Amino acid sequence: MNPETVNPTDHAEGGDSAEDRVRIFDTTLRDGEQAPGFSMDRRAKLCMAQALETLGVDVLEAGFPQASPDDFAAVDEIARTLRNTTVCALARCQNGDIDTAARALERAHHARIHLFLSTSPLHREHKLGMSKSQVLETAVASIERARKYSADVEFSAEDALRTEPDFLVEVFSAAIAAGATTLNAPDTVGYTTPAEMVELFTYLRKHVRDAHKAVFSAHCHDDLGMAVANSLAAVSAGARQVECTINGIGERAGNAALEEIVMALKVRAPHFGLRTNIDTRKLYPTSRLLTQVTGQAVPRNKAVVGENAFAHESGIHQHGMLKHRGTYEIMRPQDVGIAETTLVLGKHSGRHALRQRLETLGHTFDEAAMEGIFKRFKTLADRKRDIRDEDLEALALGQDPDAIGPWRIDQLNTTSHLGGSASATVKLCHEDGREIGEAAIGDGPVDAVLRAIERATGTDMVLKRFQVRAMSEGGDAQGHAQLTARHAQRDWNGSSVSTDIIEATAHAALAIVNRIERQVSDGPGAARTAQGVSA
Ligand SMILES: CC(=O)SCCNC(=O)CCNC(=O)[C@H](O)C(C)(C)COP(=O)(O)OP(=O)(O)OC[C@H]1O[C@@H](n2cnc3c(N)ncnc32)[C@H](O)[C@@H]1OP(=O)(O)O
Ligand SMILES: CC(C)C(=O)C(=O)O
Ligand SMILES: [Mg+2]
Repeated sequence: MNPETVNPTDHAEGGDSAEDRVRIFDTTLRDGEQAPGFSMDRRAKLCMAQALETLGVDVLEAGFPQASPDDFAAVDEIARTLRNTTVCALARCQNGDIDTAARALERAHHARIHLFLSTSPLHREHKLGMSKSQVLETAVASIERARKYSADVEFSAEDALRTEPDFLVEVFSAAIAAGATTLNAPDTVGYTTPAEMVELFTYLRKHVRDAHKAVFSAHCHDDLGMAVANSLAAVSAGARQVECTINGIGERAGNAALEEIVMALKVRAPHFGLRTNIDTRKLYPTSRLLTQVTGQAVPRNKAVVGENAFAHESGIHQHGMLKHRGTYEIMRPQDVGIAETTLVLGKHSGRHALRQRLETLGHTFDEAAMEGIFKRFKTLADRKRDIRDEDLEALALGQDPDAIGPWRIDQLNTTSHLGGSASATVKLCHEDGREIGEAAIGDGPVDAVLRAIERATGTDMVLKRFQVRAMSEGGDAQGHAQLTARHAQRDWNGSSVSTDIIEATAHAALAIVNRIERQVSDGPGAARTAQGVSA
């Protein structure tokens, strides 16, 4: 670390005017990781840190080195690895914390020490047992100590939004005089409204002594669902750094979601007149990576990166989208790294989207035939949540998509050995009267069952995707098995539900075999029949 560097946060800024750029301070690996269920080990943190640097975050808060040896090692490793992003470590206003943070950042290319101390009456009295003057003195002494290690020091007045504004001005003025280069006013408990945010940041920028020497920052929590709105309000009142996390993870209800802030600034650029350094096409991949390393999925309806963010099921919207995508989308999926908009077929869909999908699958119908298919489609969609391409093909070919057979399972046994292979035996019955028993061994019981079914039915399948999801909690939870397998140069899907996940997997695999067999026996002829009614 170099304590002499001037304006270290802006090391990558070149000739840019700081005025129209909002710095993105990512705290996924500190505040995000702090929440129950989101702990990340060193490897996961390093992997995320590299993705965040590629995303283009300006500052990356890598951890709280005093918290644990692993957190220290993670900050150290990230600091050594990242080249362009400023790596930041959190520290209480205590000498031990500051020295530890500085040690963890020793090998950073660009380093920031982030100090925090509560300033609100509630925290002063009940948590810290400190008077106003003790808070002031402690903050100043700590900033001065941190400045000996780094020219880039951020000071956060914890619970700033519940602090007396004149005291906050006093603390921030003293913090600038002591050498702090970024001043953060966190809404630690997510209590504030956007209007209050504007009021406070305007007040601070007007009254803090030498305010121009520091960057003002917002750090908002989502307890009342206003973290993003509050961050944007702060920015509109002059904050030029926002602290946020991927997918909005963080303490309690989380922090402001990075992807939402960045896309709001981009999509509404004429309104805000501000920009960030983020490569927005990396937002979705980074969000996905986080869900993988933490095992915590985002809700389908999550803004920007949720599965439904660019998916449309309702007929009226699908019709609008087919005419002009601007009717129901305010940003392009590609701009956030999602391949394309999807028109999901379900019980809310209409004829336009159904016809379009069928045409993509190679089936063209005249109006009268389409009416019949549409009726059957609606009946099916009332029963089934996911309508897949195979279901549509079955409808197009005049088959019953829910038909079972020709194969069914009569017997199924599996055995597995700890650390060894597994074996499966199946007995399958065909509607033509055949009864076939087969056995196979595999890497695990699922693999063994799939091999046994392949042998018994004589159908080659290359497994491409296998997912088992619990549909409820507890020992008797239903498992939903979903398989995708490759056969004859196309993908086939099968799914099934059972309290026994091996059984669910076997039924899902057999559903694929049955679909393939039905398609082969009815396929070309039926396809011709279906095409035959087209205009
Ligand atoms: C708003 C935020 O997100 S703040 C960051 C919160 N993150 C974390 O707490 C995660 C990491 N924390 C930890 O691993 C542990 O809390 C540690 C290692 C830092 C400290 O552990 P312990 O020494 O056992 O203290 P403990 O956590 O029980 O209590 C906090 C202590 O820090 C003090 N403290 C709290 N904030 C500050 C601060 N900003 N500056 C100085 N002291 C502080 C408290 O008064 C209390 O002091 P005491 O031990 O003298 O009573
Ligand atoms: C450490 C500070 C910035 C914090 O996380 C908060 O106040 O929410
Ligand atoms: Mg926080």
